[in-house]
Amino acid sequence: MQVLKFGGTSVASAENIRKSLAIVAQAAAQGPVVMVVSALGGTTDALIGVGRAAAKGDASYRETLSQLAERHRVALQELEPASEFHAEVHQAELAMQFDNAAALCDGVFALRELSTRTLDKLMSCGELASSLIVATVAGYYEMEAIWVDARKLICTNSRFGAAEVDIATTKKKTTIFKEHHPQKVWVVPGFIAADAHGATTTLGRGGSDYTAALLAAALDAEKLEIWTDVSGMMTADPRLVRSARPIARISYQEAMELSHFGAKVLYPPTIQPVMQRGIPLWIKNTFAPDDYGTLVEVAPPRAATVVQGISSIGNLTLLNLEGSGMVGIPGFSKRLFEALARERINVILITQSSSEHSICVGVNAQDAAPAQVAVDEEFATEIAAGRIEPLRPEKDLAIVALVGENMKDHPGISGKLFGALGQNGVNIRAIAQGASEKNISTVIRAQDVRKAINVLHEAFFEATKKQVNLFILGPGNVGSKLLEQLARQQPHLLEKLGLQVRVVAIANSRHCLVDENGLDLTAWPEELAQAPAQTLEEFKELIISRNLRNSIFVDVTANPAAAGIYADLLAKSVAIVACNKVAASSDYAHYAQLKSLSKEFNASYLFETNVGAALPVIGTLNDLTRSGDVVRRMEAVLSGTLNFVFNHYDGSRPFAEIVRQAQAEGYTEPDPRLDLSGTDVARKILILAREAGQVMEMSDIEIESFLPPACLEGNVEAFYTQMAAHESHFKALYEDATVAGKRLKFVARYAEGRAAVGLQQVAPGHDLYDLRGKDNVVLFYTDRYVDQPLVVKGAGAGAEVTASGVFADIIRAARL
Ligand SMILES: NC(=O)C1=CN([C@@H]2O[C@H](COP(=O)(O)OP(=O)(O)OC[C@H]3O[C@@H](n4cnc5c(N)ncnc54)[C@H](O)[C@@H]3O)[C@@H](O)[C@H]2O)C=CC1
Ligand SMILES: N[C@@H](CC=O)C(=O)O
Repeated sequence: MQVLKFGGTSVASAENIRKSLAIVAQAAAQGPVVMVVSALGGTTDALIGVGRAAAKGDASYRETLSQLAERHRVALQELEPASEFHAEVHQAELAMQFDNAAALCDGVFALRELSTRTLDKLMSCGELASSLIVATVAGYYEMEAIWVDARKLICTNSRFGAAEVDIATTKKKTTIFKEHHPQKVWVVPGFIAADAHGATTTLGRGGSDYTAALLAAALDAEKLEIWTDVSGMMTADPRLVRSARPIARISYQEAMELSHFGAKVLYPPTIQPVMQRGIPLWIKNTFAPDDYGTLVEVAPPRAATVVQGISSIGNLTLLNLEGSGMVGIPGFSKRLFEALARERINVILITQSSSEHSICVGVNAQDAAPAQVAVDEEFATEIAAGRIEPLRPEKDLAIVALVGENMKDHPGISGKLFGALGQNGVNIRAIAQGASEKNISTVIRAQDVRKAINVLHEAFFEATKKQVNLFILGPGNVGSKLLEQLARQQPHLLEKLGLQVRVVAIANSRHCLVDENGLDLTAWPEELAQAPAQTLEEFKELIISRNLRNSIFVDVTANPAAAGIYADLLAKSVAIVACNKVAASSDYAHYAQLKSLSKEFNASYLFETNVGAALPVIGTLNDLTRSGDVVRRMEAVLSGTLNFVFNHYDGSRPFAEIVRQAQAEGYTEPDPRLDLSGTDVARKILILAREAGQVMEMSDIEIESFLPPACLEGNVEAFYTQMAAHESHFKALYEDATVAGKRLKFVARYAEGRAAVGLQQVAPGHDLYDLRGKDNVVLFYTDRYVDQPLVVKGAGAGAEVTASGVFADIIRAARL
């Protein structure tokens, strides 16, 4: 005997019923089949709605019922044309189900009362109608089929709404029925049963799976197949995790854990009856019958992954019973659970700290209010005496659980779980793990569920892939190059580093372009110009509210306001990658706050390009200090612009023209006065000194400007005009140096807590003398590099190299 159950979607339309019957016909060729069917998709909800409307005195139930009747009539007519011999009789039998439902609802309408008993009877109409259609049509598939009323086989108590099954009587009735009904195919309505008095009961929502499992157990079936609209039990809810995949083989216990925690393909009580008898349970897809599906069995082969699946259950409230009066006194938990049990409140999760100071239980949100009343009443005396606190409910929570038998005795699973969630700013409110180690449950905020499940799915199932979500602000010179590089490198990043880097948003000071699935990086300039307007504050809110895993804010502006949003983002575990130097050179307190937020919330704050563009200057300095070295002195040329200008200026072309060239080639700051005034170099040496461990402010850096003061009065155009007017000043600087056989370099120096920047004549043979083009150089003198400095040298400015430095920081942040 084989038992095949078809869910609501598998029988939702005439076409789907045909597909289901084709599957049954194939199975029937192998041996007898019990075909259990759910109601046509959506019918049960509609019937509940109808009953409730009638109870409220809303006469619209009549119209809804006649629409339901019509939907069923049309389905039967499509499957069995009116010209067929018994078609009229079959349609009349079907119509009778809805006439009965209408009569029931009329009664409910008159009395304005809908009892659970009446509702069970009303809901049964859905499965009765669907099974009648299927049984009628089965004959056309050359199957010897009969319709079997489940109420004659499955016996329950009289707890209407969710009756408990009398397994022994069910087995007896089913066995006897089988002796008298040798037909090859039984078509049985799922979900419904009857009590000892013959009154219709139901087995709980999703109960058709349970009907099938009960019959499989009663008939000692060789297998149970649950036919649904997905190809098996998945590693995670596919609506939340795109890369979720079916689990090929799984144990009964694992399937039970997963189904309890939201894997909706299986109604949790289904597993018990088949597990007891070791009957293999398949979950298969009616719409892709050749897919393997999931086989639930006693001893599946050891899975390749330690975790079999990740599940979640929403709508959770935590109830925290807390107080010093509980410590060491037996009986508190007993009283707590008894108080909840009296109200028939199901406890989903329990945790107790070893200090015995608090017990925390998770319940369905709708049970929270009655639970609070019941528990506060139970402990009224202790609460009045101040020995325990009144019950504290915490709402809007969810459970996310890892499930897998291989987790047992496998160290590091919880560590990985906590690490992955922590890195993404998902706070864990409570944890539960039984000694069986098959399930590790975490309670988190409901709004973090999607992110949490995706993060965990990546951590446990996609060792080869990690999704990274970028929010890019300020696609100017550097930003546009960065986007070009990202577009080019995306396939390489996925293949070589397992990083799926997606640009989710690009914003400039006017518009913001967003696509949560990743923007098309070839069309962004045109699309951004058309995109809606957005403020910086809104951009920050967008990043926070999207709550995507591995989010990185990339600041490629020079804007102080942009630097002002880092702290809020870090506090939400959003990593920051910035070539904008404003934050790292702002007040020391702000710089230190960002560093500490980065540590506290496990989110990178990286700004390697702040000094020397893509040169590994900050990284080298960090390596030195982290390994215990002490930086005593630094000497450096840190301005690509000034090095370019003094390397090219020989009096043959005006000084201002060469500065313009440096700007055109993308070496200067958006405001070139920052470079020429020495301010940009001062920011850089300040950042290096801070990274070396010094507490310094910008005002501590001595800036010796070589510009005539008039050049810094007015706007950028006035700056160029004034430089042209002071050409003789620049020429004199050049000639003085040349006469002395030296070169002009704008040098930054740091020693023993003091720093200064200024123009110097550098003699041949000096480490700073031979510095070409827009190059930078940094000499580190440390306790380990005493006489010969550690030297970092190379191109120190330019959009392309800076973008590649930002890119490298993104990869660093992503791989953390
Ligand atoms: N060019 C270089 O060699 C290097 C540059 N950097 C830094 O890179 C940053 C960017 O430089 P560039 O790309 O040359 O400048 P840019 O002026 O070409 O680009 C900056 C972009 O930011 C946008 N922006 C400004 N304020 C904004 C706001 N509030 N919201 C959104 N967008 C805003 C601007 O519209 C512009 O598109 C600067 O902070 C600079 O210090 C760092 C190292 C080297
Ligand atoms: N304007 C800067 C570029 C990067 O910081 C420079 O010229 O060095």
